[in-house]
Amino acid sequence: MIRTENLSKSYGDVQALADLHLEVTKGTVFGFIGPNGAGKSTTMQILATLLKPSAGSAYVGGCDVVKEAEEVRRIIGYMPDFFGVYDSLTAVEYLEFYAACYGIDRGVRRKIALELLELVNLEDKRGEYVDGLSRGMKQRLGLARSLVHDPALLILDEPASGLDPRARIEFREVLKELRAMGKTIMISSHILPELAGLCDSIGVMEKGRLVANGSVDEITKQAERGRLLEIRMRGRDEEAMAWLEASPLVRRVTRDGPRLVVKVDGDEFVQEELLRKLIDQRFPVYRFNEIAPDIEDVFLQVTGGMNGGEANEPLA
Ligand SMILES: Nc1ncnc2c1ncn2[C@@H]1O[C@H](COP(=O)(O)OP(=O)(O)OP(=O)(O)O)[C@@H](O)[C@H]1O
Repeated sequence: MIRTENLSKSYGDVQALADLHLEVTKGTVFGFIGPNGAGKSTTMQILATLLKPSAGSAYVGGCDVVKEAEEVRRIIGYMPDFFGVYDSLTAVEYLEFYAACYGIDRGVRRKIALELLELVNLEDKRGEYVDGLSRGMKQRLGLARSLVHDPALLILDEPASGLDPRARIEFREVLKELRAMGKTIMISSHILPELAGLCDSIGVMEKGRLVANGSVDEITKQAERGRLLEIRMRGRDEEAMAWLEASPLVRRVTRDGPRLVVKVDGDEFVQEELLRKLIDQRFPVYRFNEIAPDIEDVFLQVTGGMNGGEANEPLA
C-alpha cells in the first residue's frame, strides 16, 4: 500500500529524511516511532501529497505521490498532528462540511456523517458545538473527518499526543475497529508502548533514517543481545545498585519500583557468576530472574546506537 525508495527531504541545511526505504502492506497497521524531529511528520506529509520530496520516490496504492497526487488523495485519509476545527459548527455539521469538500452528494452527506459519528463513539454529541468537545473527542472527530471519503489508507500523525490515558484507550479502540474493517493504517508516535499492541509492524526513525523495521517481535529480537534480569532485595538497594553499576558483568542498572532491572552481557554463566557474587557480598537477594525486555527498553536500545554513543546503549 505504501512504498518509498530513497526518499529524501532537506529543509535548507537540515536533512529531515535520508534515503528512506519503507514498505507497508495493505490491511496492516504500521507504527512509525521516533523522537521529536526524527522525520516522521515529514514522511507522512510527503505521502499525503502536502510536501514534495527533495529526492527519491513514494507510492501509495501504486500511485506516485508527486505525479499522481489526485489519485493518492482519494486513497488516503490524513490526520495531521495539529488541526483546527470550526468552532461554530456542530459535530455533525463539521463532518457534513468535509464530506462536501470531498464532493460527496448532498443527499448522502448526513448519513455518512452520522455513521462516522457512531464509529468514533460520538453519536450522542452530534448536535454539540465542536468547540465544547473535550480534546479526546476532538481527536476522534478529526479521525472521523479523515474518513469521510472512505479512504483505504489512514495516515495519522501523533493522534494520541496530549490525550489522557482514558482518551488514549478510547482512540485505540476506534483504531482497532478500523483495522478490523480492513483499513491500512500508518500511525506515528514518540511513545512506543502506545503502539506496540496495535501494530503489525513498526519502523523506528532516528535523525531522518530508519534504524529498525519489522514486526514487534523482530525488533525485540534485534535488541535482545544480552539479558535483562530482575533482582529484588530485602534492603541495601542503593548499595547494591552502586555495586552492580561498577561490576564488569553489568551493562546497565535501573530501578523500577521495588526491583532493580539489570542488563547483563552474556549467557547463563554470566548470570550465575553475578548471582554468586551478590551472595558473596551478602546482599539480601530474594528474587533473581530473567525477564523479557519491554518495548520501551527495546526502543532505547535500537535508537541508542545512532547517537554516537556505544551501540545498544540507552540514551537516557
Ligand atoms: N518547515 C520546516 N522548515 C525547516 N525545518 C523543518 C521543517 N519541518 C521540519 N523540519 C526539520 O526536519 C526535521 C524532521 O522533522 P519532522 O517534523 O519530520 O520530525 P518528526 O519526527 O515528525 O518530529 P515531531 O514528532 O516533533 O513532529 C527536524 O529537524 C525539523 O526541525
